[in-house]
Amino acid sequence: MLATTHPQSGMVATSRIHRVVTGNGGAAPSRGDTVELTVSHLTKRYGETLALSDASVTFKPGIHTILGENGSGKSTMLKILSGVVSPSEGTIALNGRAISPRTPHDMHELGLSTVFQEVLIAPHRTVVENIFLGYDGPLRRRIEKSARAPLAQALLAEISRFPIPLSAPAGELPLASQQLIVLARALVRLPSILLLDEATAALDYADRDLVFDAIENYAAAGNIVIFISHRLEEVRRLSDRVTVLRSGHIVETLERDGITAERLLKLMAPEAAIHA
Ligand SMILES: Nc1ncnc2c1ncn2[C@@H]1O[C@H](COP(=O)(O)OP(=O)(O)OP(=O)(O)O)[C@@H](O)[C@H]1O
Repeated sequence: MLATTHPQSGMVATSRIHRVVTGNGGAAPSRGDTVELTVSHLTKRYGETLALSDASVTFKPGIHTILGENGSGKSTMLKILSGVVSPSEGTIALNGRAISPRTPHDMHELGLSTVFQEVLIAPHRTVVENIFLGYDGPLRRRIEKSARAPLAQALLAEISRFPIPLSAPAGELPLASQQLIVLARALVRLPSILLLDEATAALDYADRDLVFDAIENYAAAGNIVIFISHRLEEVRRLSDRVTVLRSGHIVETLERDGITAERLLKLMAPEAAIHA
């Protein structure tokens, strides 16, 4: 869903997640009216392997999916944008200004949060501690300990059909709950760019539906969601744009109107599409 703007004020609408976080003592990010992330000629080599080659694409508010077969370079693109790996060549610009992320912390400060494919939980820490892991920083208003549990609860209620026990060690909970905790950790920062790498893989259909609803609402409020998924039905439901990668190269970027399963399959794997 593309961003909506309040007609009277010209301000970008706020999402339900923004209202939950700021209404429970969380810090509202300072940001402009719009956000744009552009990567130009991004290339990543691992020795002989060309994981990503000369990739150029602009991300605007809405849900932008990166689709491709295993090994096509999706995670590499996301890791570069998250500051986890450095590109071998190419540039990244945020709102027209060149940035050179060296660490995930750099990217957090610029308003990007990532949910990685691996569910990264501190197993012995509580659910609340996990949601606020790495939250406090020099530029971010600290949130009182007593305000954390109500905020965590309200946030989880937006994306989980069932209550998650806030004081339980996160490592003792089912994988689906852990995935929702990791998602809440990204959302509590109110990123203007949210990167999701197969971030709903451990959820069942009903849980996924609730998360998708929250993500659609978040993107419609003027934020960028960069979404990686293998599931074509999810991609067709959620995407405002789809960039298809094949063997590290961008094959094409489709706008919502042009997205069909047949077209996606043909772009991802032309040979398989012929056999199908
Ligand atoms: N750290 C690394 N060292 C060496 N090669 C790597 C490394 N990370 C990725 N690659 C290689 O780069 C290519 C792209 O990998 P990447 O993980 O980006 O693909 P992907 O599309 O995300 O795949 P998947 O859907 O399996 O996660 C693959 O050939 C992969 O083996």
